[in-house]
Amino acid sequence: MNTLIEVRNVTKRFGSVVAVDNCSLKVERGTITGLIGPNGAGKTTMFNMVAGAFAPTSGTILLDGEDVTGLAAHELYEHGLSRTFQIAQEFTHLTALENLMVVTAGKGEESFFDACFRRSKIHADELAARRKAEEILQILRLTHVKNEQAGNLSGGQKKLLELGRVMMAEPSVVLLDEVAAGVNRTLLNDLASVVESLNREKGLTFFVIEHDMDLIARLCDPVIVMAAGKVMVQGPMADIRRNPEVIEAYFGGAPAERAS
Ligand SMILES: Nc1ncnc2c1ncn2[C@@H]1O[C@H](COP(=O)(O)OP(=O)(O)OP(=O)(O)O)[C@@H](O)[C@H]1O
Repeated sequence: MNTLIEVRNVTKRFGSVVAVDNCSLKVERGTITGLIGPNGAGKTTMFNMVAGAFAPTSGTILLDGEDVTGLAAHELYEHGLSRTFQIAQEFTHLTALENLMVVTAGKGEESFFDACFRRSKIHADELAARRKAEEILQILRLTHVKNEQAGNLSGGQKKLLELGRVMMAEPSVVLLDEVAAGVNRTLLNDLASVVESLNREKGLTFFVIEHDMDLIARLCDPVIVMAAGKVMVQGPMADIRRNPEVIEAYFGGAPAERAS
C-alpha cells in the first residue's frame, strides 16, 4: 500500500478561529478512508483544503507524492482528484444520461457544447460518451431513469447521479461529502454497494466525510477521528467505537453503547 493523499502539519485559521490545528493524516491508495468527528471538529475545513476549495494557512498537502498545496479544485481534477457536487441548477433540465455525457466529451463541460459546432468530431465523441454513460447508469442501477430530467429524480437518485458524473471523469481518488444525508435506506444501500465495487474492482480510493455511522462502519477502514481541530485517533471502526477518548469527544463521557 502507498500513500495517495498526505496532509502534513496543516493549519487553517478563519480570523481568530483555528478550524484545523496542525493536523497530519494519510489516505492510502486503495482504501475507503473515513473522516468523522463531532460538530465543529474541522472535518469540512479539512476536506475543503484537500479538495482545493481554499488553501491552508500553513502546512503541506501532497497528492500521489506531489505538493498540491493551494491548487484549485479544477487543477486537482486534472491530477485525478474528484469531489461529488450537487448537480448544478442548469443541469437539472438535462436527462440523467445527458448529465453524464457532458462530463466526458472533451475535458470540461463547455467543450461538449463547443464540440456541437464541430460536427465531424462530435459524432464519434458522442457515441463513446453515450456508451460509457450507459454503462455507468447500469452500474448505478439508474438505467430506468436515464431519460428523466435530473431535476425530477429523487434525492437518492441524484446522489447516485453525482457519483456517476465523478465516475465519468475516471479519477484515482474520490472525495465523498455527506452522501447519506437525505437518502432513503434502499438507495443508500445501492450507493454503498457501488462505492464498494468501485473500490474492490477498479481500485478507486475514497475519502469520505459522513455523519451516518452505519455507513462509515460498513465502508471505511481506516476511520480518522477529528475533534476540536485536531486529528485524535485513527483505526478500524470497531476500535474507534470503543475508544474512550472518542466517546468523550462525541458525548462528553456518556456510556459506551451510545457511540454507535
Ligand atoms: N468560513 C469560516 N469562517 C469562520 N469560521 C469557520 C468557517 N468555516 C468553519 N469555521 C469554524 O471552524 C470550525 C470547524 O468547522 P467545520 O465546518 O470544518 O467543522 P465540521 O467538523 O465539518 O462540523 P460539522 O460536522 O458540523 O459540519 C468551527 O468552529 C466553525 O465554526
